[in-house]
Amino acid sequence: MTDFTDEELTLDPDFAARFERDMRRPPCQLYLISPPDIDAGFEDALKAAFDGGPVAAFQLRLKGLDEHAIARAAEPLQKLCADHDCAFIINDSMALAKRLGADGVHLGQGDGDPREARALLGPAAQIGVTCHDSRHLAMEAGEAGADYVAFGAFYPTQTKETQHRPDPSILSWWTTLFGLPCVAIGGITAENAAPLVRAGADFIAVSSAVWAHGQGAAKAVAEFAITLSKS
Ligand SMILES: Cc1ncc(COP(=O)(O)OP(=O)(O)O)c(N)n1
Ligand SMILES: Cc1nc(C(=O)O)sc1CCOP(=O)(O)O
Ligand SMILES: [Mg+2]
Repeated sequence: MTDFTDEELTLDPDFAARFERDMRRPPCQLYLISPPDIDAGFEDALKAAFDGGPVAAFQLRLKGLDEHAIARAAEPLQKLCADHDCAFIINDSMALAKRLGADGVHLGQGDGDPREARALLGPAAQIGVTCHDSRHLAMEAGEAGADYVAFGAFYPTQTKETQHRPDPSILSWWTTLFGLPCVAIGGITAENAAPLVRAGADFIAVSSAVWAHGQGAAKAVAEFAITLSKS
């Protein structure tokens, strides 16, 4: 029988912690964010995205439109999401999420209190909160009853002006200590997502890498599916 040294028989503590965490958490999933403005063709792009592979959640994030216009745009997209077993999340407005019967709302730090959203939307609603690069904001969001916390922007992005650049280790810290899911966002592509998945992201939130992919949204989602399964 082979003799192993003590060193060879000792499990790398980082590996052990990661293994233990990964056994407790489902695999990382894809969370799509809409482009900031859309046209009539967007419904086909979303259909294509669903054809490409699994999409756990879709956030309607239309900036600069009033709530009536967003509600009109939402209707076919919400139905498409329901048909594909994909959570339909409204950005910014708990009132609009309520009006549409959305599956949830994403709140930035200036978009309202998660407790108020919970009271308005009920226990089944998915309430997400932007936490930038802040452990403190994430713990506050968890205490306020959020269903997920979002960290970002991990990479440079043209989609939104951002002031924060967390290190991926914030995802490992969070997932080691807390059961609440965490989302990684900001400039994520199928090529740069792996370190965030390995660090513990429960969801990768993506906009331009899918909608502006040169070969279309189906190909983009298929590439993410490969990255997520391999990381
Ligand atoms: C999943 C997810 N994470 C972060 C954000 C950003 O929210 P916020 O800081 O409120 O900025 P806007 O998106 O409203 O410009 C998000 N929308 N989704
Ligand atoms: C909506 C949003 N929020 C961010 C944050 O850091 O909170 S970054 C971002 C943009 C995400 O789009 P893309 O995948 O195109 O970079
Ligand atoms: Mg917001």
